[in-house]
Amino acid sequence: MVHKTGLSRRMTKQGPPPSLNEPGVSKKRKLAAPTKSAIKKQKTAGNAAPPKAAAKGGPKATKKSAGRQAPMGSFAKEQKREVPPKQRLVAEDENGIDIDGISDLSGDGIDAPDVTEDGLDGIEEANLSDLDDDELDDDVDDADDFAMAPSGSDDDVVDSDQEVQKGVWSEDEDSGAEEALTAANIAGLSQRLDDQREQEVADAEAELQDDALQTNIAADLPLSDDEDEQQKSMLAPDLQLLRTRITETVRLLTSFNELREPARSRADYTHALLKDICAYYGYSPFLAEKLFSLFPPQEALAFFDSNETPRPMVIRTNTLRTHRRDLAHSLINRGVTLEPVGKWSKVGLQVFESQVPLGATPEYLAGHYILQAASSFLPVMALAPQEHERVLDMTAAPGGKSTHMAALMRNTGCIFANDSNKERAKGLIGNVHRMGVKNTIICNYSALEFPKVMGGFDRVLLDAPCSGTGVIAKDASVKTNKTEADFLRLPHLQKQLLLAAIDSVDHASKTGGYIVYSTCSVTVEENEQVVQYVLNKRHNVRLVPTGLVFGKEGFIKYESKRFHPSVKETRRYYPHAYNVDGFFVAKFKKTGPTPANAVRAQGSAEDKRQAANGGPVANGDPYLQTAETDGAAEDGEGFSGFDDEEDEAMIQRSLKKRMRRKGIDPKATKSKAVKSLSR
Ligand SMILES: C[S@@+](CC[C@H](N)C(=O)[O-])C[C@H]1O[C@@H](n2cnc3c(N)ncnc32)[C@H](O)[C@@H]1O
Repeated sequence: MVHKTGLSRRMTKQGPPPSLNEPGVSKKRKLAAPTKSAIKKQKTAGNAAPPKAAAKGGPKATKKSAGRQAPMGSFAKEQKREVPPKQRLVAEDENGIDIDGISDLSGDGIDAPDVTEDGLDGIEEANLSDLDDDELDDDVDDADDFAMAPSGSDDDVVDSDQEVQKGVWSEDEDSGAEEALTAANIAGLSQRLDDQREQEVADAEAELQDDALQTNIAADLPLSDDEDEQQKSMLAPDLQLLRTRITETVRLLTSFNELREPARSRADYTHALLKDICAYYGYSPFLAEKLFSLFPPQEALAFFDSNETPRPMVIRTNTLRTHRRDLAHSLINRGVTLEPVGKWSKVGLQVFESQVPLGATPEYLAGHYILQAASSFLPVMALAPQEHERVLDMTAAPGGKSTHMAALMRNTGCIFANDSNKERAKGLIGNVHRMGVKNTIICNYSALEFPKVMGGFDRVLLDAPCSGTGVIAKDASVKTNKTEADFLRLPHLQKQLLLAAIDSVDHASKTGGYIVYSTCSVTVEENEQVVQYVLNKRHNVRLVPTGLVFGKEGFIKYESKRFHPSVKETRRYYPHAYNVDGFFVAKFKKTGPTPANAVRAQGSAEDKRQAANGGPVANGDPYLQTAETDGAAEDGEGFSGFDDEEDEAMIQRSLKKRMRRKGIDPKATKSKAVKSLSR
């Protein structure tokens, strides 16, 4: 069985995925071999024609390629690079097969030339399933024997047809009639063979043209440019060709000066490369460009590749209920293969293989662990909540991080686990109960309402809603469903939430005064730009080291944007660098009180309306800016600080407006009402 030795990365770490109809495939291979017309057609089509199943997206082709086994040994790794991602997704849709399983076999998505649709023509699947491998071996052997037998050696090969003929055409019969009939037979047979040959030639020609079209290789077709473009865009691309071209272009961009064609600029090559990346991996042009721009070309390719394979499965030990070693023993006894996730965590276990569903073991039901991606440990580790503290988890559902905090705090102090989504909050309640968490109050506010709901926390975690560009391996829909509007709406919400988080912390906390901001996205808009925004808006916070032992430094420079040098203290996590979900973690220390009017601006009705609409942003409000304004602040020459004077003037103007609306004379500054408003 090929897949035992052809281990992909996931297979190596997590055990092999379920076999995908392997017997069926091996049967097809064996039957396909002696089908000479298939081989002939392959030869006729030559090298230019891609393997049909790879080129065609149809269900038949997909099914076959999904079932084909991984290449052997170290070659498997090479082949894994040749993964045609789109095909895998199709396989998942059409066969209802888990993408994890598919992707492990994806190295085989590119067809071996000996198994094509042609090779299987006329072979009924139903018949195949009636046979086992041995029977098929026999069939093939027989067929080979027959083909190899010297003509006329009837002594060795006797078949029922010959016996019948002997009976009908005995030597005693009229030899004239026999000759006539034989001649007629020969003529008929010869005609049939001619027809067959003609048909084969015509088929081969048609196939050649068809394949040339599907590979986007120019074929002599009388199509206008428009028709040609239209037709090409409707056809599945040749993934192997694309992959080769992508690799070549990346190599060229890496040694641009030596390898470039003089007439082509870097932008030309990058443009062509992005087109190929979209076709190969299935990203929208918008997102492909956004993600590509985060890395040097070679690393971008590694990032895109890593999004095609799932991350290892990880569980977090609930130390409120058990110890990691005890949990490991219990699970090993149930047939789970696992090991500690790495030196950086004392509670994580990486699962390689399991005989039992990990979401339904007695240990799971007893709350001894939670299934949690490794990178989700990081924000809580950075927050480092202490026993007896008062902590807020602003966006807590389904509770992976809240329950982790409770464990670190040994069920002491108090956690407010908040989520604005009622349905998701139910999952949070479930996890809190299952895991024996007793120090947590669950609430259901928009986090924008903090600190009005409650303030003065020792620490606040904001694990913000985000675009999910760090978890594309889990949710491939992100590749196409994120638009420019999302990258305005989400950062806007994230900025407002982070201001609310900062304002909810007690800067004078004896043990804390910290805020952690995290996202499972890798875009700069949702990370460094959000951080820079709040640094501009709140002078009473500064970035501090996260305390995490691995991770890449946050950007202080990205395209034309420049961020404060302390943004280096933030940490970025990438799937291709650490085999964890893409993540971002920033830790702030609050050093002084937030101005009272700033808090008011945060929780205003207008603020909430804006956030609910996802739109940008109230004019005239000193704490809300359009994305363009943010950009302007950050785009300038270097870090542009907080303009106190300008803000003060705006604050005063908006205060006066509010007073007038309430029927108060703004000049009567001593009145009680005025004081209460400006507080
Ligand atoms: C990334 S998830 C949080 C995951 C959670 N921290 C965990 O570890 O299990 C983001 C959460 O933010 C919630 N959310 C979105 N907008 C919110 C808002 N304005 N206020 C509070 N929660 C919000 C969503 O319902 C979602 O559950």
